[in-house]
Amino acid sequence: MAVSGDPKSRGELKIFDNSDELATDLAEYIAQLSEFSVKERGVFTIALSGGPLISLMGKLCQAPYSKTVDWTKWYVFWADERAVSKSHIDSNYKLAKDGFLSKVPVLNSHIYSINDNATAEDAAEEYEFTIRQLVKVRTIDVSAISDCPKFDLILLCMGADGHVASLFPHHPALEDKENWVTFITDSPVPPPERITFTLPVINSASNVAMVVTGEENKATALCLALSDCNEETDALSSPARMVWPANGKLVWFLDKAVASELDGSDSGVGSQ
Ligand SMILES: O=C1O[C@H](COP(=O)(O)O)[C@@H](O)[C@H](O)[C@H]1O
Repeated sequence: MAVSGDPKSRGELKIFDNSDELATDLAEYIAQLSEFSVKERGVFTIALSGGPLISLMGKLCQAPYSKTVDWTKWYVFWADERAVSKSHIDSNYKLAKDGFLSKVPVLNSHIYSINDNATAEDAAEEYEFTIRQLVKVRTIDVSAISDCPKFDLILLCMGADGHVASLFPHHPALEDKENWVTFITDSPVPPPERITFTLPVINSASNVAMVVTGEENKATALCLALSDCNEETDALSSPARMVWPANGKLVWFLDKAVASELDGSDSGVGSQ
């Protein structure tokens, strides 16, 4: 059973009994957005993350989606990457390639991985340049309220410290309003060097899905992410709370374990 609702206007909350139910709904959600975007614009632009996301997308590789999704219209990006080689165990590209992209017929020329042969700074600059070219020709849509790219879907996970993509609590990258893609060299979670979308890009997407499951202790960070700011909780303490698409839709895919500390999480806010 899943419950969904909008208790604090922080997007739609979907809470599932287990990760299998979550994965089933997530696959259907992505497939529907893909169908809608392909109908509307002829393409589907999707940005992936690391963490448990890729294994939770696994049902897309199976029937019916393996046949019904128009994979040739997909353009795949990364919301963040670690500055390691593509064959390294920490590579978000490797995670996605091994667990998802090698199992579906997305065109290789539509897979926009981040350069692993450059410094983090150069790779970030190069990735932003690539995205700018794709915005120019409108493969990636553009936001009507900023000049930012408007991805059809950005998929994010949340770390136990509330980080999303490679935007960490209190890190100056959280306040970057100039760049679309930036780099950090001091990640509190290894590896230290990373490339990441900035918040203006994340918050310009048509759809953002936050996929958070409780295999690590993320319940407290989730409460903070869904809470209002007050004197005890300064804005930069929870990057996940700063995810708020200005003109798009935010959906939280949660399991019961991670939602266990939310008010009313088991009182059923609008049962599905
Ligand atoms: O380091 C990263 O962490 C986040 C969250 O992942 P988790 O393993 O702590 O759940 C992930 O979304 C991001 O892409 C990744 O680079």
